[in-house]
Amino acid sequence: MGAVTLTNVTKTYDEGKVLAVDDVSLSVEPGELFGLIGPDGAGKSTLFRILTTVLLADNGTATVDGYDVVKDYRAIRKTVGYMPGRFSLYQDLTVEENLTFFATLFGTTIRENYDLIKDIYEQIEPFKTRRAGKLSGGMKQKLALCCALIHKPTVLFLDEPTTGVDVVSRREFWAMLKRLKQQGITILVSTPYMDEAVLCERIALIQTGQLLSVDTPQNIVNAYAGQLFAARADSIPHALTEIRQFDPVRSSYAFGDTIHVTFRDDNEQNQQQLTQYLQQKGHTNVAVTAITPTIEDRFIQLMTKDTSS
Ligand SMILES: Nc1ncnc2c1ncn2[C@@H]1O[C@H](COP(=O)(O)OP(=O)(O)OP(=O)(O)O)[C@@H](O)[C@H]1O
Repeated sequence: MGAVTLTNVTKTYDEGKVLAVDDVSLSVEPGELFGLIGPDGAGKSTLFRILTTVLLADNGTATVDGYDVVKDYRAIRKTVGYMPGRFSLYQDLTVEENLTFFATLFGTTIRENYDLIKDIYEQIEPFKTRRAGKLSGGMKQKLALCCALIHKPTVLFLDEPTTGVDVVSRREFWAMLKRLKQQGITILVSTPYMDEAVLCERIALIQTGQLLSVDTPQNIVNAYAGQLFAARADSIPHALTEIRQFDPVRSSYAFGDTIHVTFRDDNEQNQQQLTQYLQQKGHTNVAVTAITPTIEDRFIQLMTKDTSS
């Protein structure tokens, strides 16, 4: 059995008016670093709340470490670590007091499981007498992770741990997750950042409560249907409007400082025809190049269902 399983789980809010999780089934293997990837409102937090026994599903079953989220909620609460999306620490307590509080809650001490948090705690230790509310985003995130780990959980749920955190802290955070994984902890992490998806062993792409795809990041990219092109021109907004009116184009969207384009039929003329079309429309510095898709491209493809795959 997986370390975490969901079977046909559905959850609605507001007396059924909001469908937050729609018939989701999933299995996460023991020791896996698994990512739940999706935009705001996709249902990530709802799934995490169900799995950490904070919320009851309307339908379906779920287990963590073999325990049922309804029947065995007490056992699950003892065994999992949960870092909720919104900052969960006591703002008026110091770094050290927060950690001691969470340790006491689980009947343990900082000393007992210090090995597990050592790497992370050492970075915030110089500020141990500072109130949590006065820490930077990256420091808060490290402290919250220490608090979620202090009772040595077997499964760790991290709900958007890097949202609102600077790029350097984000990178450090993922390095920490890799080290925790080496200690055998199963880690489920949710993120809206596509660049973090590639750091997971497997990911689930989630949108409006439904899983669009569950696989390794590489397989998800490999499943991209058709050839993708990046178009460049001096005026991206105008070029995008025009590309959308070009009949052979199936899909087009702004992507950084380029426009990603797919065609209804993949053929050798597409690249040249689009270049000529944009030049005829008066665009300057036009370049159209074939590119390798990213996870975000595959996500957009699945969301817009612009192919039959
Ligand atoms: N307590 C609630 N009452 C009503 N609707 C809710 C509630 N909590 C979440 N929702 C709705 O359920 C859907 C899924 O929300 P959820 O928070 O699970 O998504 P998410 O992927 O975690 O996004 P976010 O990052 O915005 O939290 C959204 O449409 C959201 O507005």
